[in-house]
Amino acid sequence: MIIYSLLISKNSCLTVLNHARHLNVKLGTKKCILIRNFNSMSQKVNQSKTYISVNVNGTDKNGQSNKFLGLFRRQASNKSKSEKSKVEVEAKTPKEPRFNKSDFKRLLALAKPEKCRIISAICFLLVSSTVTMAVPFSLGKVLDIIYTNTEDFEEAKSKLNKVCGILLCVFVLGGICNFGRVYFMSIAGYRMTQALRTKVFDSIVKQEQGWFDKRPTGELINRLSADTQVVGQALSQNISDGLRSTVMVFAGTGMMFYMSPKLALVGLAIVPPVAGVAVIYGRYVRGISRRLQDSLADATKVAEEKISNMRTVKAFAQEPREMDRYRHSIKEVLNLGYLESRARAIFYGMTGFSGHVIIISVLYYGGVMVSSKEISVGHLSSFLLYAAYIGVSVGGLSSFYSELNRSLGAAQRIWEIVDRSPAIPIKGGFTPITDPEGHIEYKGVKFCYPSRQDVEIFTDLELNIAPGKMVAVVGPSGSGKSTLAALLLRLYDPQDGSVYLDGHNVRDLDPGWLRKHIGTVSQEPVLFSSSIRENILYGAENPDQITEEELIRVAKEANVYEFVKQLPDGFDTVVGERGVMLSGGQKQRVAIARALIKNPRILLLDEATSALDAQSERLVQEALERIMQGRTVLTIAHRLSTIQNADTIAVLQDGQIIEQGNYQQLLNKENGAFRELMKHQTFQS
Ligand SMILES: Nc1ncnc2c1ncn2[C@@H]1O[C@H](COP(=O)(O)OP(=O)(O)OP(=O)(O)O)[C@@H](O)[C@H]1O
Repeated sequence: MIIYSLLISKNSCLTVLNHARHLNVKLGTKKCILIRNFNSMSQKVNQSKTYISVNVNGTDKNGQSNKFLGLFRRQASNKSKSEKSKVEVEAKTPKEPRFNKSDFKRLLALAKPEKCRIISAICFLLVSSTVTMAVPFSLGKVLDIIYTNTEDFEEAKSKLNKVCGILLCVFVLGGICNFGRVYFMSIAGYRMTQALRTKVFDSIVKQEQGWFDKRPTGELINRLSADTQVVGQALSQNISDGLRSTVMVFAGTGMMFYMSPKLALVGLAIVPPVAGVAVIYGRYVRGISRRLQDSLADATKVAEEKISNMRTVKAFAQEPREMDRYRHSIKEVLNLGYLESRARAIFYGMTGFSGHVIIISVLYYGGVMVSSKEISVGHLSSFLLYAAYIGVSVGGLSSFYSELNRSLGAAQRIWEIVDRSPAIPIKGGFTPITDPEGHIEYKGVKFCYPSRQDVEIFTDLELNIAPGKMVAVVGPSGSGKSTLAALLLRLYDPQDGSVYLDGHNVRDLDPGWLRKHIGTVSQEPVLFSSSIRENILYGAENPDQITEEELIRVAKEANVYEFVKQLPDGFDTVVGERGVMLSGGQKQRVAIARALIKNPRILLLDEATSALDAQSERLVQEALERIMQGRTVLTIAHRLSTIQNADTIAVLQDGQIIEQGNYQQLLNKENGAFRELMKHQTFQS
């Protein structure tokens, strides 16, 4: 993690922070504010100066920090030039996070809903530990019976029978309690992991599209599966074992002092140095654990991307290169694994050794005490067993401590996601009572993608689409045609200017309501790996209320029904991941049906550039033309017929709409941009 601090005047700070607003940073008004969004960012305001710290997590391989820093530096210095204030930039690497009480508390808070199960497990634990603790004491008693009744065999036997009988009953009770402890704790663990995963998944899904652009899928999957697993495991299995070890250490120590305070002091002299080493080790492991999880996320990212695009990998015969690439990316995980293993081995070796030192010391001094008749043989045997228990339990405690630290590292990565409030919410805002008419306006829109702040896609975009009309957007590749659709769907917010639907700024509208009324068919539609039925119903607000007749009607309109009818499983045919089992044209048509099922007022169509065969093309085109009737349509045109039929053609170039009109008007325009475009760009006929 790197922290960059800017020291600038208060006004410059406001400019910077205003810019930061576009980077999804929340602003506050207090004197000292911690801004939690956007990795993490904090500002401290005093009377004239303001410090802004930008914390960039991870290894910063992509130069992310430099990008932010450059941005802030530019913003701050632009402002400060006029104000003659100074901009100081300082970069420092903070120390690894210390054991943080609040992190630990938060971790424990996850266990709150499971408190009944955990309390039951603890009760079982206390009983089973008491039983275990009774063993050394009873053993001492048995030995003393044997040693003190050497002449009267019958009496010794009856006493032995009695003691062993009682012990057997107690051990049965201990076994039952151990079962209860493990069972309840394990169930609680699974439930906590599940709750945590749900929480992380909810937070991921709630984030705005810009956030996903910057985060590889593999990394998010890793946080969702591996990090949550580490935390869940630590909270259940490890806490259970840790508690057991703690109880054993305390009870064992108590028993040792009860039996012989002098011997107890001898045995426990080793504890303070071991505790000191444990603290140092804990910090080290926490740091490594975080780096290890980060590297694992990087490796998962590589694997996920390639596995999900295996067709391309194979088409280019890149399997060997991909194997090498993965091997390389996983190497860092192994290197960190070596470091962690070394630290773990040293620590475990040391705690194991300390356990044995306790036993040897007790054996030595105990032996002396037995010889001088200070204690009996049974007494010493019990004592030695207690010492051994403590030795084993200290080992258990060290494992608990190490796992707890590992989980704190993983938890920090999880909190980063859970704590982030999305820049664009998934619901909330104004919900008009009536369905929209479909009047769309882009006014003075200025936009760049959050992941590419240096490239302005729109500089000052104006576009007006009347209700029920069809506008075809044309322009060079990369001019921002698809971006227009993304802004209307409010997948991103413009930095300046606004998009309006029926006079309402889309920022004020409930995003759920807005998207409900917009149907989208993209260039390369993605289907989910479920049945055709589920894929079509995915577009419906209430899939359960869609009747079979309605589904068939929509399927017919989208030219899906013809091919679905011929499939053995009909609508229940599973299409494979991303619809891989369907042809390009069939996928397009299912996507059209999916858009149509919600009966949207507005349609966003991105025409496929990939050539379909003539028959497929005709079916797709037919379906599109049918569904456009009576709706406001914004189409990204790649076909000549679409352009010719559009009410308005808008030519997008250099971040603006530079020309508008119908086909004939634009063709008649001398030196017009559209005419120029028609000369250089091939539209499918
Ligand atoms: N999520 C994104 N993050 C960063 N940059 C993006 C993102 N999506 C698109 N861009 C960039 O924005 C620009 C406009 O992209 P867009 O897809 O809107 O262009 P387009 O006109 O639809 O192109 P085409 O006709 O080739 O589909 C391109 O330069 C592209 O590289």
